[in-house]
Amino acid sequence: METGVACYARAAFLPSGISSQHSTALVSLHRFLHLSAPRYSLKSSSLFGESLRAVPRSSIKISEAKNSSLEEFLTKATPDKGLIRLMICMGEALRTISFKVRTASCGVTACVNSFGDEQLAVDMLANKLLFEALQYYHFCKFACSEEVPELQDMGGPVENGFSVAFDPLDGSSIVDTNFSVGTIFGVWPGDKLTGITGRDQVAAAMGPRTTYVLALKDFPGTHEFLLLDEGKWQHVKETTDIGEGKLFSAGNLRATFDNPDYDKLISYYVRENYTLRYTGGMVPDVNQIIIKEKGIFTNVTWPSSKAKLRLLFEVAPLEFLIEKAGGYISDGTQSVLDKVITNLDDRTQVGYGSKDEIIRFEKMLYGSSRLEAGVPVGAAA
Ligand SMILES: O=C(COP(=O)(O)O)[C@@H](O)[C@H](O)[C@H](O)[C@H](O)COP(=O)(O)O
Repeated sequence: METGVACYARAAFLPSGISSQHSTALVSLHRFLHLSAPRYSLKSSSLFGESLRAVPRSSIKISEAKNSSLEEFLTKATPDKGLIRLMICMGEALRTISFKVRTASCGVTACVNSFGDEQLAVDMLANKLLFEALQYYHFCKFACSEEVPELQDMGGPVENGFSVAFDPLDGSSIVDTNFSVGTIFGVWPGDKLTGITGRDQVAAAMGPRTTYVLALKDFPGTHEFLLLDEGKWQHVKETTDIGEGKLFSAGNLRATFDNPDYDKLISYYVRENYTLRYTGGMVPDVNQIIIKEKGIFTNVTWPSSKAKLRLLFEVAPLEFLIEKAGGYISDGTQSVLDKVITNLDDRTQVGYGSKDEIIRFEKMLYGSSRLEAGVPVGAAA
């Protein structure tokens, strides 16, 4: 009888009709995941206040990453075998979710795909696949999902293990319109998903449709992997700097009705001829900042239009990716990475973008910016 990934792949990952190359790739993955016992040691010490734009501590130069496979990249980027296994395992789940999203049929109330004997809405299917992947992985202590915001014991160890928070399919309400959607996840060492900050993450990623965008604490840059036809993830881009450019993506615009400062900020973008690029899905809207290497995403709140974005499941992993890409994040007064996540369901307002854009965001909303270096702030065309 098949066990482990090979079995999981055939039972859950591989839809009928998918090529045997996928199957072969998964068998290789099975071998890879069982190469050697983990020899890693992670302390869950807080990195409060330190920048995530870390100096490389690995053997790979950033320029060597291009065109490498996910496995090659991770093996060179970190000595942490447990983390490598986790990122590969999640990559497998993302690949399956990508397929399920592409083949979902959308009715009036939900986008549905078949899974075994069940018919599941595609966001619940993604949720199930991710929990199964983490259970299979064996080194996940707790997992928690935006869909079911309660800690689930995955059976892994506390010492040398990880805990993972994820939004299985951010933007599930725009699947039917064929906009880009994607999984978001953050990885913390040990067994805590509260009493921690975004800065304590050891890795984070998002998976918009056909790409897997990830960053590791001890390796510079945010890295984009493309899903090839044969089912492999191939490195295609690294981002280490987010520069200035007139591109904005404005969420929760309804708050401009009674938040005059947010209204002024949006008017500034319009008056200054910024290009609006907004889908209403935070994954593509933040991903474009990493890929275009410029711009700003805002989701500002007000008592009458309260915070919707969840710190643990979506904001913290995306801010990790943005800071590793050379960008900045703010809740208006501080880096959201420094906010202690007290409850699984904590929510926040947020701005992600280049340094000058975040200075402007903070100044226009609260009158001053902690990042200001005393020079005029102006976005280049
Ligand atoms: O939470 C999100 C999507 O939720 P769901 O569609 O239920 O999976 C985020 O992607 C945000 O909804 C989105 O980025 C945006 O900030 C929401 O603002 P708005 O467009 O003003 O509703």
